[in-house]
Amino acid sequence: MGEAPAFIEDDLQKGFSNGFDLKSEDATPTVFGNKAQYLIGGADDESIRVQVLDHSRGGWVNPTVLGTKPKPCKGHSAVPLNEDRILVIQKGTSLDDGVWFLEVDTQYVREQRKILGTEVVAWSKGVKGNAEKPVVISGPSGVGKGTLISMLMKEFPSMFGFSVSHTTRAPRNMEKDSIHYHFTERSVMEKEIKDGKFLEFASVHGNLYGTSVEAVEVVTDAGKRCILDIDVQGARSVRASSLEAIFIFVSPPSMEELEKRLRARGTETEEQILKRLRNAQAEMEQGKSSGIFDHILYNDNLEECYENLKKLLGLDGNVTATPKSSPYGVDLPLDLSISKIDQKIIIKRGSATENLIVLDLSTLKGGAPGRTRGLNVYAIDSLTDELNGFNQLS
Ligand SMILES: Nc1nc2c(ncn2[C@@H]2O[C@H](COP(=O)(O)OP(=O)(O)O)[C@@H](O)[C@H]2O)c(=O)[nH]1
Ligand SMILES: Nc1ncnc2c1ncn2[C@@H]1O[C@H](COP(=O)(O)OP(=O)(O)O)[C@@H](O)[C@H]1O
Repeated sequence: MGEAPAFIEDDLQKGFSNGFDLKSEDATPTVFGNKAQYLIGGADDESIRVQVLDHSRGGWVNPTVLGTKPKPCKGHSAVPLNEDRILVIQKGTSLDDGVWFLEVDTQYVREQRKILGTEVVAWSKGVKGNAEKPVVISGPSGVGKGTLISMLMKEFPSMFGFSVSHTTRAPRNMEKDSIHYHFTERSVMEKEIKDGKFLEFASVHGNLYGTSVEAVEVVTDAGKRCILDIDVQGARSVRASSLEAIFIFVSPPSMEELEKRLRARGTETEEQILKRLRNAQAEMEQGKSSGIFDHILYNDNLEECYENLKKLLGLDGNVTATPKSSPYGVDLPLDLSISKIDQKIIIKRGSATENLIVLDLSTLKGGAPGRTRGLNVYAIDSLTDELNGFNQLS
């Protein structure tokens, strides 16, 4: 598509036909952009479909749609945001399930466009509450990443959730499928990577490893802070994605100590140990100089290192588990209309001026794939003076 779209909303009327299988009896398709670029609407199978105007060919095309799609609904309203995503609010759906973002030109979408070689859009569900940023932990094999993560999960079980990666390497004795890794065939994983199911992936020590979009979604949906144990290449990919995270590199006190730990763990063959030690050298250089990492943790004394990790994550005081955001328990009206003032979206029932719902988007974090966190939702009795002058959108 090249240029970033400029959005102007233009709701189409019932009975609209665009030559594809979008229909508008149950959902109003919406065209965006002064060049009418994005069309979101109901399809024959009742699911929400997206089409993009291809200027070079002068027609609508079906893009690759990544992320979990919203469930079918009885119509929606859409608001363009920052020229890179479209807020989609589902009519007649519960507030917990009805706020979505269609990313059309975010960094993640641009990256995926390059990888997949097709037009790409990505759905991301709006999630209330302020779950903290995911934590990415990298470091050479044997440095103690797994040990530190286990300590954190044991002390704060309701706060953290582990992103279970996929890997083509064989399970170790104590490792369980779907808990430590999703152990998988290379051909299956390669197909899923092509289908855009992975947030990042890398070849590490001769095997393929990757974080699926779903692995992160599952943790976020449970209201927990996601921990990713991934290599430096993976950390670089996540840094380039729209998943805002804290990046921590764990360093050993020396290469000799690293070798001692790796051998003492006793999980690898001699050949694998040597390969991991060779790779450790490059990982250490990249970890310390690449600018990817926000923090470097030295794991000399384990207890001290763990205390430092907790400090970085703001867990060194009297910590109580972050409460899950309370469900709002409200259905979005079928006849909703939307207004926008600055970063706030005001949802009204028809032309009502009382009992309004406000979506504050100023605290949004992250984005596709999967979930956009930090949605602040609250009710107001009526529009106050400060809300005068907003733009009516739909
Ligand atoms: N890029 C990427 N790296 C991963 C992923 N999962 C694990 N890794 C990394 O792969 C490397 C090898 O992991 P593993 O086989 O469990 O061995 P260990 O590091 O010695 O415990 C480590 O650097 C992990 O951080 C993933 O999903 N993506
Ligand atoms: N600070 C430390 N001092 C000594 N041994 C450690 C320390 N941290 C971890 N270990 C041990 O080193 C080995 C490798 O740790 P592990 O957590 O499996 O590393 P990684 O996940 O980074 O590959 C394990 O046997 C672990 O018990």
